[in-house]
Parts: sequence; structure tokens; C-alpha cells
Amino acid sequence: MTIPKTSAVIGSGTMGPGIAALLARYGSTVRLNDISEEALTRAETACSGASAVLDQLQIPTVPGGSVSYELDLTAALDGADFVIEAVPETIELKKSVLAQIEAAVATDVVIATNTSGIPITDMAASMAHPERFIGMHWSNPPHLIPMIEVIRGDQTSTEVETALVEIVRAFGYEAVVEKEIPGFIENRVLYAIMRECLSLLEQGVATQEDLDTCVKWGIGYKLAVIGPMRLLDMAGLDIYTSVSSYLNPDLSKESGISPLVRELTEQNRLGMKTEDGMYPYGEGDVAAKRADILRGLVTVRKALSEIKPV
Ligand SMILES: NC(=O)C1=CN([C@@H]2O[C@H](COP(=O)(O)OP(=O)(O)OC[C@H]3O[C@@H](n4cnc5c(N)ncnc54)[C@H](O)[C@@H]3O)[C@@H](O)[C@H]2O)C=CC1
Ligand SMILES: Cc1ncc(C=O)c(C(=O)O)c1O
Repeated sequence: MTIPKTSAVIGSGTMGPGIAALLARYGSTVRLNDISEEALTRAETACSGASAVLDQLQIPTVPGGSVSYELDLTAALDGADFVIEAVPETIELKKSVLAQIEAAVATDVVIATNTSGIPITDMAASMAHPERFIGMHWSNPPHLIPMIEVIRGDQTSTEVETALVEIVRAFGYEAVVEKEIPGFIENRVLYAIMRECLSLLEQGVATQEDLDTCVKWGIGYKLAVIGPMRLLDMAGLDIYTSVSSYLNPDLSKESGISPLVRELTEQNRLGMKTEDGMYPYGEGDVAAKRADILRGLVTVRKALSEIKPV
């Protein structure tokens, strides 16, 4: 399967619009669905923004693509030959949405989930046709980060995995085909970084600003060019041995949710979407920060595309 002719994206929050805009850019007729009318209204602006970013990346437009906005799930799924589920990260909700999707589409339609790390086999437990179900984990913002994790469940067919890898590569993205493990690879690594940062913040060792500066320049900039396995070779395995012998026992072992994040979440301080979170945001700050982030990601992606991969 190359780019699907007709796609449905279910869930139109942070991730859905960018996914829909990219599929449409590559010629798919996309129906973007949400239970919230407000989310669909916001999605129209988000899709236009994503499309403008794709213009800046000079991604050519394949004729015939479009995004339409559907409150009705059955209408969104009508005639779809590819479905991506992107509703909130709770297994009960995802299983119930999958049951509704399966009831509305033909048995051979590929259904992918953008879960951040719920095991695919667990999500597929009550599906009638789990062989067509697969993990397709995009990174945020999905129209910009050119890598997608592809994760099979126990019952996913090889044909479906092959078809999904073809779709990912047709976007010009890297497909990383992985074994099933909670959080997959990306979020296991990202959440290790976030756990340590939150622990340092909670202990009063560093401020948000210090953590962001240190990770962006000391780690992020470097890791964008040299992956962590190659970095071990660059640093020297003897150095890693010496440092990890005293450092690893001292790193955060927090197995629950960070108390600070729990408190902010209980206060509905969820970050940019509520204009308050790890940082406060004044009038107009969120829009300005989002624009800065997109500009930065476009610039860095262009630069990275010009260097030899290490
Ligand atoms: N936010 C992120 O950075 C990333 C999130 N993900 C994953 O993608 C999925 C979606 O995440 P976000 O877009 O951040 O969530 P979100 O909370 O921003 O958006 C989810 C949307 O789904 C809608 N929704 C809820 N129930 C629905 C239903 N029954 N049918 C249709 N729509 C429904 C909500 O109204 C909301 O607009 C989650 O599984 C998340 O873990 C994956 C990669 C990155
Ligand atoms: C905090 C956080 N959690 C999950 C994901 C992806 O699943 C992301 C991301 O893609 O950036 C994230 O930032």
C-alpha cells in the first residue's frame, strides 16, 4: 500500500491535524473526526498552519488531497481504506473507539493507532480482526518530525507491517520497526530524560530555564547529529564505565508520576493548551512560542537534511 486514497483520522487534538495535513499533502482524501465541534473548528486553523509549514519545507503537493472535518464517526469512516486513531491515551477509550471503527469499516481496512506506548496486543484484545491493527507512533509535531515508530502486536500480519512501512517511506520519513514494549523506544528514552529533569526541578537543583538550556545545547543539539550509541564511541566506553558506576545509582528511580506534574494537572495547568504549565504564559505568548518552535524545527530539519547521517 502506498499513500492511501481515502483516510480517516480519529481524534483531532494536538496530533490529528498535522497527521491529516501530511496525508492530504501526499494526495489522500482525509476525513478528520472528533467528538468535539470546538476541536474540529480549531483543527481547521491547525491544518492550514501545518500546510504552510509543509510549504516552507518545499514538500510538493500531490494532486487530489484534501481534509474535511466530520463530527459523525460513521461519515468519517465511510469509504476509508486507512484509519489512524489519535484519541486520548487511555486504553479503555481507545478500545471502545476501535470497536466503533471496526463496526463501520471493511475487514481488510488497515487500522493504525498513534498511542504513545500502550502495547498494541493489549489494545487489540477485543478486536474482531486484530491482524489489520498496528502501532504507528508519530512524534509531535507530526508533519515535521520525519520518523515514525511501527509496532506490531502479536496478531498483526506481516502484510500490514509492510504496507505501513511503505506509507511512512512514501512521506520521505524514516520507519523504525520495533518490538512491542511499553512506551516503544522513543518515549522510553524521552521519559527517562523527563523523569530526571523533573526530579532535579523538584529537588531545587535546577530551574526550568537551566534544564531547558542544558538539555537543548548539551544533549539535544549533539544528539541531533550523533545518536547515543555513536556518542558512546565518541566519548569512550571507559569514560561511560567510570561515570555510570557512580552516577547510575544516584539517578531518579521515581516509578510514579512526578508530584509536581500531578499537582499542575489537578489544577488544569496542562501547558500551552491551557496557557499555563511548567511555565506561565501571558497574553499572546503561546502563539508566539508555537511560531518560534515551528520556525526553529523547520530551520533545523532543513540543516539536518543537508548533512551526512552519522
Ligand atoms: N501530544 C503529543 O505530543 C503526542 C501524543 N501522542 C498520542 O496521540 C494520541 C492523541 O494525543 P493528542 O492529540 O495529544 O491528544 P489531545 O487530547 O490533544 O486530542 C485528542 C482528541 O480526541 C478527541 N476525542 C476524545 N474522544 C474521542 C472519540 N471517542 N472519538 C473521536 N475523538 C475523540 C478529543 O476531543 C480531542 O480533541 C494519544 O494516544 C497520545 O498519547 C503521540 C505522539 C505525540
Ligand atoms: C511529553 C510527550 N509525551 C509523548 C510524546 C509522544 O508520544 C511526546 C512527543 O512526541 O513529543 C511528548 O513530548
